[in-house]
Amino acid sequence: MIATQNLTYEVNGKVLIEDISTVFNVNEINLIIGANGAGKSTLINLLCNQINPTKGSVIYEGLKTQLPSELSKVRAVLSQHIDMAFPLTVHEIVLMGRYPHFSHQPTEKDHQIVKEAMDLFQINAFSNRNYQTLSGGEKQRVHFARVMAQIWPDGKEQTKYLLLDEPLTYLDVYYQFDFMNKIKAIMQLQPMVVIGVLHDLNLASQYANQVLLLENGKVFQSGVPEKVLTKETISKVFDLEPTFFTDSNGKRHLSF
Ligand SMILES: Nc1ncnc2c1ncn2[C@@H]1O[C@H](COP(=O)(O)OP(=O)(O)OP(=O)(O)O)[C@@H](O)[C@H]1O
Repeated sequence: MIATQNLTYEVNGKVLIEDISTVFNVNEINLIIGANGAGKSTLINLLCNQINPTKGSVIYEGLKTQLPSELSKVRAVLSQHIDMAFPLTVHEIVLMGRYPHFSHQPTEKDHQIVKEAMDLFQINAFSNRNYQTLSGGEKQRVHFARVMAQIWPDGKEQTKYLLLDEPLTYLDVYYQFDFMNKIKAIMQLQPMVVIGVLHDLNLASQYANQVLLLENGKVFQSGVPEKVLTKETISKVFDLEPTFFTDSNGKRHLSF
């Protein structure tokens, strides 16, 4: 699991994250929601050590070492904006996910994992295309394949960590569900902590084991979707009045 203790981050006298103590469990999908500017990306950056807390700590439980070289074999981070300045092929970008695992040349196993990750996210047809020529959604699927190649299930007990900042932004509705379903399927093969930032409250309601609702850098509410995504919390944080209905499969939906 990943735990935070009194996590606080200030910049130029402004508190962006304030006193967050929480736990992100293994084999659970943890989704962070909140209005624009609430601090979601800042929290992800703290969780993956891209920035250091002003106070408090982030603890990866069950890791023998937090050396960056070791951490990168078990933890993958998908940031919100990824620019590629060079005309790399799709295959070259997915292979980047394997860089922490080999020293000079990729092994047969690395090539095999890259192929499987590309198959999984249906990007084999683009393998030799210049990444810069892909559409937004296609690029995003390339990055899914890259991060999953990095932490590909290996049958070992070591927990893997997947941190995603707004992974669904460029995807059409088919690929949004496809991605969430694939994450769930991969979690059956490997102990994994998944933490993601999402804006779609229906997807959060459907897929999250835990929702962390942020407001002004603080946890406004956390827990299972039914506890967090209520009329009261949503109208307070998003200033919108949702209505709820349950479909014939028992899934709870929100509309505005
Ligand atoms: N270096 C900085 N200096 C000052 N303010 C900053 C800095 N970095 C972030 N902020 C502010 O902190 C707040 C939180 O930013 P963050 O990117 O974490 O929000 P977010 O919840 O991810 O928002 P969004 O939904 O719009 O992506 C924002 O108001 C942002 O402008």
